[in-house]
Amino acid sequence: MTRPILISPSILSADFARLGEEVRAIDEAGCDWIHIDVMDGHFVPNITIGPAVVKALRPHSQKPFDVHLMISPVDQYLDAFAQAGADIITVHPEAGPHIHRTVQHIKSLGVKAGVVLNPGTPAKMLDYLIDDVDLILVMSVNPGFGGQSFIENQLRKIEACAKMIEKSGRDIRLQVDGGIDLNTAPRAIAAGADVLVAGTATFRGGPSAYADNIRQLRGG
Ligand SMILES: O=C(CO)[C@@H](O)[C@H](O)COP(=O)(O)O
Ligand SMILES: [Co+2]
Repeated sequence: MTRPILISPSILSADFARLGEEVRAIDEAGCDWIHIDVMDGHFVPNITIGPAVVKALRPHSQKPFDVHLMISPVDQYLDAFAQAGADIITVHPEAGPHIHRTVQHIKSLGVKAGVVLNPGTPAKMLDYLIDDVDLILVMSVNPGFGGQSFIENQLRKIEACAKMIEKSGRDIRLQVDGGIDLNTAPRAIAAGADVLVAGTATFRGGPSAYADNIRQLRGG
């Protein structure tokens, strides 16, 4: 199935002192979703933002908030992020004891559920989750920081996930996150990704460059 390529800029690379304005700027520049990286200094070695900030950003855009949770334990925070305005909540299997239950919990909140595969986590992890997820996220860097280099062998995992999605016959988005730029984006798309997360490559050059950056990442 050929789908339009969606761009989900990671606001981790935005100017945190002007986060509302930055969200409005990428919205006006033509992004599709807004990727919000939530880090706790425990599951990953960095601390970013919580539900209060997601809630404060919500009035700045009507585009889907794609909330990538890198926190452990994760289950106790799902309701707060849904109430704050998340449209998609994506979780790491390593962030809680029962990933299947976590996915069901997210869906019960009326939010789309995503599962993230770290670079060392095999696609096979999805075998018994694929019937329930709305999104699969392949991490092409180890989670925790923006500006890292794309890990090449994750292209093979994107291909494997694309095959699993096709076989499932379900409407599942395949997202890639980490080191996406004008060199890696077309290769991730060729491997089967249809949602590109891009922090550094969206925000470089400041607000006047966002529209061009997004258009080029999309391949046009
Ligand atoms: O989840 C993460 C990092 O953990 C990402 O969303 C990064 O924020 C992407 O940044 P770039 O690699 O595009 O700079
Ligand atoms: Co992310």
